[in-house]
Amino acid sequence: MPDPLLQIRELSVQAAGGPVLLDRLTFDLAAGERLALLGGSGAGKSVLAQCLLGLLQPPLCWRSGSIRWQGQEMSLLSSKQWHALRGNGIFLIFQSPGALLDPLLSVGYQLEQVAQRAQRPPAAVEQALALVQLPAPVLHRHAHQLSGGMKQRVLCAMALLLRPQLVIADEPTSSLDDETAQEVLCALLAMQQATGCALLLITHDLRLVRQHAQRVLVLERGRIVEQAPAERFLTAPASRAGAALVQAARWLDGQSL
Ligand SMILES: Nc1ncnc2c1ncn2[C@@H]1O[C@H](COP(=O)(O)OP(=O)(O)OP(=O)(O)O)[C@@H](O)[C@H]1O
Repeated sequence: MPDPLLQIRELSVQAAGGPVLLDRLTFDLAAGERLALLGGSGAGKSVLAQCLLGLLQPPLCWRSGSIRWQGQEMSLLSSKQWHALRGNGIFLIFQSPGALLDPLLSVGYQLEQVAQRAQRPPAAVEQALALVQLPAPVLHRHAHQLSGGMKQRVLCAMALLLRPQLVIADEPTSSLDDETAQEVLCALLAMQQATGCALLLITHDLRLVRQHAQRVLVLERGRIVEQAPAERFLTAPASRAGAALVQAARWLDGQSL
């Protein structure tokens, strides 16, 4: 059996002198797997994402446990190795995609830079743009000339060029209307299918889980309270926190989940 892409064992994160925010988390993520990370507000989803990206800032600190990336212990990575891993191995798509785009450079220039770095042929930029359903004139625009949904899709195009092994999508559709959210989800799925990357989908939106996730992991106050195949979770959640999420989504969706 090959090593899982990510192997997390007894991972605990604490705010210095304060509470434990992630409490002995243990789970695996296989290459190409689509895992949804669920949990109410403050459950620890974003702290986990920061930890996986080596971006924990004081007062937060890694207290104990291990994270292995393709068998290699991440706590032993140098800052140069973390830097190389972010972007090349692990790519983050988050709620404010504008922050990853340089406001002074055109989208086309930024995508070309990424394509060059990843040694893709010149035509790859337009192919990536087409796959995420963005029209070619977007290449001449700057970040402030794009809607939130378009920026998310530009990030999906970037991931297509970089071909990371893992994409972490942190609430990618939370601030978008339904139609735009659907466009972003299609782009995300097209990118995932084209690259074969694993997807860690952090979300409150169970429609995303139904459409995109194979497995779910539910966090409550920093602890994993449920791990289940997505389909089983959506029909019969086993934990109290999971049941509350499904019930709230059913109520909002008029029972259509
Ligand atoms: N820099 C920090 N210092 C101290 N506590 C923090 C820090 N960042 C997050 N926390 C705490 O960690 C806990 C988990 O926060 P986190 O942002 O991971 O929650 P979340 O599950 O992503 O919630 P949401 O869905 O609302 O984004 C919260 O109690 C939060 O207050």
